[in-house]
Amino acid sequence: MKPPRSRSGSSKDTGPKRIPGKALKSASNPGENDATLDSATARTARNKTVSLRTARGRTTAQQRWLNRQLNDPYVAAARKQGWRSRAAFKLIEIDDRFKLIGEGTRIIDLGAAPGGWTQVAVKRGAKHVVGLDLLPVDPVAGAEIIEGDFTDPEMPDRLKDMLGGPADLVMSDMAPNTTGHAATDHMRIMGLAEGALDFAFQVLAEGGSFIAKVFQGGSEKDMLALMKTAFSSVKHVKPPASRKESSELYVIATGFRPERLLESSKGA
Ligand SMILES: C[S@@+](CC[C@H](N)C(=O)[O-])C[C@H]1O[C@@H](n2cnc3c(N)ncnc32)[C@H](O)[C@@H]1O
Repeated sequence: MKPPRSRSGSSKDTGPKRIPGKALKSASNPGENDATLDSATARTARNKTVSLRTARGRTTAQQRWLNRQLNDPYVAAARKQGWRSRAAFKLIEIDDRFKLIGEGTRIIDLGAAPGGWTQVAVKRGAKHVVGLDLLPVDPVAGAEIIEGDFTDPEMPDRLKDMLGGPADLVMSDMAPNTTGHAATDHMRIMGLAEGALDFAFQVLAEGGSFIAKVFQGGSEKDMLALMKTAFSSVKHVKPPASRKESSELYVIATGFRPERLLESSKGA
């Protein structure tokens, strides 16, 4: 695998020099959520691997996860460049291609913990960034962080107030706790993506964009049809930083057209 690169020649994307405070664990299971690796985990992973081997004398799922993390160039690069998660590279790769973040962009980051995407948004010059997660997130300079559930009915207005107006970009890297049962996990992640889309409809400015994590097979038929109505362009991408063996994809919808959404809801 090629080592990850930040945006060519830009000093903006080198990430902070150090990770302030202690990074936080995500709610998902080890092995399913690459954001669970923080620098502290990485520092102790080698020791844990050894002790697991010693304790059990056989390979465990946790040991495989630790080995994978230790051998992952994105994990090493994230640690070196000061990104809180290897997931930061997914947003960097998406934004290199779609150019959604720029000077003055107002962004809502749903499922922000431990803060990698929020860091990238700030580094790329976004004007206002609000990160939301069920879990606490250490402060990110230049962003506002709030702990809560995006399904809370007050959340869309609350986040719009924090941004000082509608958002130009809603991004969701939200992931549920995984069960290991593929169909259930697929349903849960698609539920989050659909919820994020509904949230985006409530907070996006005309012409705004939406990024969400979905599962292989792309977006569900109904969700895709709705996005095609409400946005001028809808694409699915698998950024190189997304693990090959993972069935995750990202849907990128640009050019929000609220009037089309209104028309279609009248016709329904
Ligand atoms: C893969 S992690 C996000 C990683 C993040 N993009 C980064 O780069 O650091 C997914 C996050 O979604 C959050 N999440 C799941 N359901 C949520 C909900 N209902 N409201 C807010 N956050 C949620 C989880 O707590 C978890 O921290």
